[in-house]
Amino acid sequence: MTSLPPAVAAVRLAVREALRAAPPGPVLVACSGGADSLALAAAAAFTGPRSGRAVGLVTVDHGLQPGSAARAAAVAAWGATVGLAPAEAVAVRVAGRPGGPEAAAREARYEALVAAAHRHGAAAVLLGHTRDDQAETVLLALARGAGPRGLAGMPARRDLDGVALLRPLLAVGRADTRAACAAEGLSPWEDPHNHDPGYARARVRASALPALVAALGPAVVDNLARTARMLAEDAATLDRLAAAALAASRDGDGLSVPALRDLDAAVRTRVLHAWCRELGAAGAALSHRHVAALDALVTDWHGQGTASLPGGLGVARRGDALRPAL
Ligand SMILES: Nc1ncnc2c1ncn2[C@@H]1O[C@H](COP(=O)(O)OP(=O)(O)OP(=O)(O)O)[C@@H](O)[C@H]1O
Repeated sequence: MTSLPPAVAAVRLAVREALRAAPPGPVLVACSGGADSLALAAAAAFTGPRSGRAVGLVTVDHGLQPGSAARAAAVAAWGATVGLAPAEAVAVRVAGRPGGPEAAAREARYEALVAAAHRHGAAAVLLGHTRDDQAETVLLALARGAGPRGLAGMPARRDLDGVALLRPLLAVGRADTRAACAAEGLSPWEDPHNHDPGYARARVRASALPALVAALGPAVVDNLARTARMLAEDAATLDRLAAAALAASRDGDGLSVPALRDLDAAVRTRVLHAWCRELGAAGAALSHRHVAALDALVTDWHGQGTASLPGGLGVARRGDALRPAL
């Protein structure tokens, strides 16, 4: 009997653990046909039935490259041959959405994945992000000066419209997903965007991370991913403290300045951030500078005017409270 290649075993083990922790019911694998999600889908096809789970596959055709529909159909057809059911290709329309093409494609993709989960009664969707993707995310976050939430990288679980988005492979290296595909005779599709130097992530993947590994050793990738895990726990704790402090600071439609002043800066800035989101400021546009201007209304008050927020919103100090300035 030939023994199981270690990469295949590593991917299967990670998937088995994720399925054990997943909400009950069928799950879907989001498969682009790339090495990561192909190895993930193959492992789920093997592990699902042994874990008492129905597992299906969804592949999204963004319609952005010639031949994408045929490729999506081929991925779905492969899924059916390995016993994934349903195994479907879903076409989405990316044009006409706000933001850059990458963000628009991502938004359309997640909408389609969640809709597929609702359609098939699946409580969870598995995504193929690996430890290398996580390390790249942390490096990109460091480079833009992100706080702990950004440095926490991608969460192993995020709930979107009642569907758990799970990332079972965050502790598995990309070399393993490639080796697993090779060992199982699978031919992954190479997304040209992954090598397009127009994308910051592609440049990190091609140059920045390899340079760090060359200078500091291969443990760098694992270490960056570990930093993300540790910060995810810290950020979750701070978010919980901030939620309680926000509730305790409320004063009508505003926030009480004396209550805010008593908070530690790390909690206060999170309270202000969460309140800005509540007022309608879009998360992507809300920066450190916006929150710092609100914070100054509390900690460095000298009669300054309204602090402006994205989307034409504003906050002003009125006596001992911060109020939305309409
Ligand atoms: N077109 C798609 N259809 C279905 N799922 C997708 C699609 N594109 C990405 N995904 C899901 O999102 C994950 C991350 O995709 P992304 O393109 O960011 O990374 P990647 O490293 O290129 O992954 P992969 O090698 O699996 O394509 C994929 O592993 C997959 O689970």
